[in-house]
Amino acid sequence: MKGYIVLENGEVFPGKFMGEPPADLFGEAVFFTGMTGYQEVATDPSYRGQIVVFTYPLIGNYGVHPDKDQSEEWQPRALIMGECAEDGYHYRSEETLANQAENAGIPILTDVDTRALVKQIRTMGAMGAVVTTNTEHVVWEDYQPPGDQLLVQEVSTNEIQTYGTGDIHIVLLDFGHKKAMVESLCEHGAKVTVVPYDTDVSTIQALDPDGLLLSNGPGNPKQLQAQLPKIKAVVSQYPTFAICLGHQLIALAFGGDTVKLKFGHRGANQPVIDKRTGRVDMTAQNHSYVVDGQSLDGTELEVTHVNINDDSVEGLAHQRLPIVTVQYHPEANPGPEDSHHLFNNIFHMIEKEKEVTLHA
Ligand SMILES: NC(=O)CC[C@H](N)C(=O)O
Repeated sequence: MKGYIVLENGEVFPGKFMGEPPADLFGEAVFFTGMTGYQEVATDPSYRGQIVVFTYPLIGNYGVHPDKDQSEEWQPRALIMGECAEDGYHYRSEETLANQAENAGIPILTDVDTRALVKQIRTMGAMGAVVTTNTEHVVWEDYQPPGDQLLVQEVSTNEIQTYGTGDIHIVLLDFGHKKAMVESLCEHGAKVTVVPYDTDVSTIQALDPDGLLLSNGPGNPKQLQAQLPKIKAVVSQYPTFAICLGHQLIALAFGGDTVKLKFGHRGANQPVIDKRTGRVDMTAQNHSYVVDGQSLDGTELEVTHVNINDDSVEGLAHQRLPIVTVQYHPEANPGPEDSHHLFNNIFHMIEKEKEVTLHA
């Protein structure tokens, strides 16, 4: 059935719905530039509420893999692509991207001129959009900009969950984590306890963690203003590693600021330099907001990593406390695994802390 994606600025891009056409669906239109990784994108909670446009023209062609889902749900409002392979290569199941989308109730709009659409978003900036069968009757009042919604509530775990059996205990504050984060920690010999994003300090203390991980998550970090004092208090007590939304929250908690990028970074080839070593990693990214480097003047946070394309802040370290953060995704899934080594940081920090306590 014929369908459209209509941008907030009035631009209309026709396409075809796979399966049943949905009722009008609103979201922020963003684009993902990776050549692979559609399944991980579809299940990454950071994409909650967004309409994701794939720049790679053929999506779904290598099928879906049961182990690759990053959460239990499909997260974006809709997926927009040039061509969707209806019968992708089958791994261990008969599932394809198209029938998973149908089961999840998430529409796929295909046959779209994604190049023209992405050029529009790049030029005008990320903006509201609707997928619809009827361009005449769009009621824009139904669109709630992403900055107005507390999306983290929808994706954070409701109950405390434990994974792995390792000797080092990491508590993961769940703002909408990707499963690959838990898997990466467990591979490094951790036991991981995932807790709701608003868990209070005494509950975290009672779990007796060796270290903390603050996860990725959807939306504007400033929506979590109310959590900042608690975040500051708890990360000041344990070695902490923070990724993406977690990184932004650490910056806000310690007196820095965040700003919105024009169209964000979403893809698998963002080059990031570690200023201390000169090492460059190709990184997986998915974010709209960044830490404003200038806002860190006078704080105890130092910029450790920078994006080579646009000089934006990609990593921070606290000058006094064992806290390190990155804006990008060392857990990959999708994307390159160059920066997987960053997971070692948290274990090194924990070891160092233990030595200090032992010799105190
Ligand atoms: N992947 C993430 O954690 C994204 C962080 C935040 N929602 C942003 O868009 O900037």
